[in-house]
Amino acid sequence: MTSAPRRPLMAGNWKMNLNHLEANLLVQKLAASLTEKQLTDVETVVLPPFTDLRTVQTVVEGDKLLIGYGAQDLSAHASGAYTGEIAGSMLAKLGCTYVVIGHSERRAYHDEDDALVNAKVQAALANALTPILCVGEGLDVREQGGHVAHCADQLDGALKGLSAEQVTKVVVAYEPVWAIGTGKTATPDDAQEVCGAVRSRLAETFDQATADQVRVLYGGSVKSSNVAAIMAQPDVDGALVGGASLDAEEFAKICRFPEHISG
Ligand SMILES: O=C(CO)COP(=O)(O)O
Repeated sequence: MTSAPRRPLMAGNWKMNLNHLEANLLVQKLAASLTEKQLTDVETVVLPPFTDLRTVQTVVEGDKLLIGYGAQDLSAHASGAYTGEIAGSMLAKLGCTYVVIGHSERRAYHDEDDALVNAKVQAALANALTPILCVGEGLDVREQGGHVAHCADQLDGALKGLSAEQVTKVVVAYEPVWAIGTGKTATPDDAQEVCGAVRSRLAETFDQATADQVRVLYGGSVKSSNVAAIMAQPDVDGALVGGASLDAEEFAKICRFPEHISG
């Protein structure tokens, strides 16, 4: 049995940029730059700061935009005395469908380890949110040739205890730390090597049918000028875009990548 083709996913991680007024404008501009067919062919998602989510919900629902949205993090806890944290149920109530988990910036600046990432993946799934689980190696690991093993370890840690059925609901993003915000993109072959290895690991740990359903994204200095070559790789199903997603026209161009491929 062959599984259905994986729908490409372009997700814009705004990081700590854009207030709610700017968010409103960007989402409207983005929607106006893409046709219904383009938004159907390529799933288009924005990941704004928490404080923008209610505004994004209002514009998306009010104008019936075919744009998804989600958060950049969530709490591992369901509710309670966790000052400053945001629960998955709160995100779901705002219409979020995605949540980034284990981004390298959270691992580096907030000491998030694989156990916490695993707990957050479980919290997301418990609230019917699709985790965009980030894995990726730093430059030192890459230079020593340990990138595939490093990403496989992060994947194992993050998915511990999950059933194959739960894993089909996860999106994995390979984001080499050395390519984030540096303008230094991984080559399409580099991206394929790790995205392919992620899929193989999923097949080993779960089964091939599960691995074939999981979307694997590449992230790290993706732009409209390099997206087509990266998307041409067999195991790359989309991109997690940082800086370039802050410009509506540039992000729309990235989402229109099939046009660049067909010329
Ligand atoms: O971290 C990223 C997306 O999550 C990538 O950021 P850049 O696209 O700015 O390199």
